[in-house]
Amino acid sequence: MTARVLAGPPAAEVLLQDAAARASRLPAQPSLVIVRVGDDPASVSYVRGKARKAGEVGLRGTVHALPEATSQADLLAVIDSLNRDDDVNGILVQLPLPAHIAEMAVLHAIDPRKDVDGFHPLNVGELWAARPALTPCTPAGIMFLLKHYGIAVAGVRAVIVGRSHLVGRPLAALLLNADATVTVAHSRTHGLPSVTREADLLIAAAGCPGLITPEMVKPGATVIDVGINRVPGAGGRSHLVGDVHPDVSGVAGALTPVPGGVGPMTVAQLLANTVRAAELQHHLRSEGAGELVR
Ligand SMILES: NC(=O)C1=CN([C@@H]2O[C@H](COP(=O)(O)OP(=O)(O)OC[C@H]3O[C@@H](n4cnc5c(N)ncnc54)[C@H](OP(=O)(O)O)[C@@H]3O)[C@@H](O)[C@H]2O)C=CC1
Ligand SMILES: Nc1nc(=O)c2c([nH]1)NC[C@@H]1CN(c3ccc(C(=O)N[C@@H](CCC(=O)O)C(=O)O)cc3)C=[N+]21
Repeated sequence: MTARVLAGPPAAEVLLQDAAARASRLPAQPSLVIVRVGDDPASVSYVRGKARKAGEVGLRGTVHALPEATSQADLLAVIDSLNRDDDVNGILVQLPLPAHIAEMAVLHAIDPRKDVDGFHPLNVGELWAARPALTPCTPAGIMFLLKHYGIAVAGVRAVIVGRSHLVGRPLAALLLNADATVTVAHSRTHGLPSVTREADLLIAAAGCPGLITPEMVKPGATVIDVGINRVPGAGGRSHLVGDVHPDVSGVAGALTPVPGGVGPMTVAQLLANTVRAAELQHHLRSEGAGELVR
C-alpha cells in the first residue's frame, strides 16, 4: 500500500481564495505587519514568503525588521505603536526571538484583536473554552487540510507528538473541539511507539527528522507531518525533511509531504486570520475573543 498524498497547495488555494474574496468586501485593504528581530536565515526566508503571499491575495504585507541587538523595551514600543495604528489589522512577531527578549512578555503585549498568531492568553483561553478566537496558524491550517481531504476527525483517536505553544497544544484543543479523542505525547512519554500505534490520526510535530518510523504507525492511519528540518544532503546542499520517515508511506493510509504539506497551509491560514482580524475590527463580525476587550 502507498499512502494517499495530502498535498498542501490545493487546499491552501481554497483557503486563500476565500480570504481574498472576503478581503475585497472590506472597506479598506487588510494589512499585516510581520516583526522580525535579527537575521536568522530561516526566519528571513519564511517572513519574506509570508509577505509575498499576502500581496498575491490582495492584502498589504509589511516586514518590520529590527536588529538582533534590539532591546525588549524597544520591541515593546514598536508593538505598542502597531497596536495603536488603525491601519494595521494583524501583527505577527516571528519566533524564535533573540535570547535576551522574553517571548511571553512580547506575545502578551499584542492587542488580542490583532493577534493573528493566536498566542495571546485571551485567544488561548477562548480556544480551550471552545469559543471563537484567533487560532494559531499551523493547527488551524491542519484542520482545514483534513476537512479539505474529507478526513474524519469526530470520534477518532488522535495522537499528537509535541506539546509546544506553537503547534501541539493548540492543535490538541482544536481536535478536541472537533470531537476527536486526543492524546498529546512529548519527549518524556514512556513507550512512544505503543502510543502512536493507537492513532487513527497521527500528527508529528517534534522537530526530529525521521522520528516516526513504520512500526509506530497503525496500518491505514492518516499521518500529518508538521516537522520542517533542514538536513545536510549530497553535494554539501541542505534539504528539508519532516519528522516522518519516508517508509511510513508504505503503512499509512494518507500522508502529508514535506515540503508542500502543512507549511503552505500555515501561510494561507495566517492570511485568513488577518482577514478575520480585519472583519472583527470593522465590526463586520461579532464573534471572536477580541470583542471581549476594551
Ligand atoms: N509546517 C509548519 O508550518 C510548521 C512547522 N514547524 C516545525 O514543526 C516542528 C515542531 O515545531 P515546534 O512545535 O515549534 O517545536 P518545539 O521544539 O517547540 O517543540 C517540540 C515538541 O516535540 C517534543 N519532542 C521533541 N523530541 C521528541 C521525541 N524524540 N519524542 C517525543 N517528543 C519529542 C518536545 O517535547 P518536550 O516538550 O518534552 O521538550 C516538544 O513538546 C519543527 O520541526 C518546526 O520546524 C513549526 C511550526 C510551523
Ligand atoms: N510567530 C510565528 N508564527 C509562526 O507561524 C511561525 C513562527 N513564528 N516561527 C517559525 C515557524 C515555522 N513556520 C513555517 C511556516 C511556513 C513554512 C513553509 O511554508 N514551508 C514550506 C517550505 C519552505 C522552504 O522551502 O523553506 C513547505 O513546507 O512546503 C514553514 C514553517 C511558521 N512559524
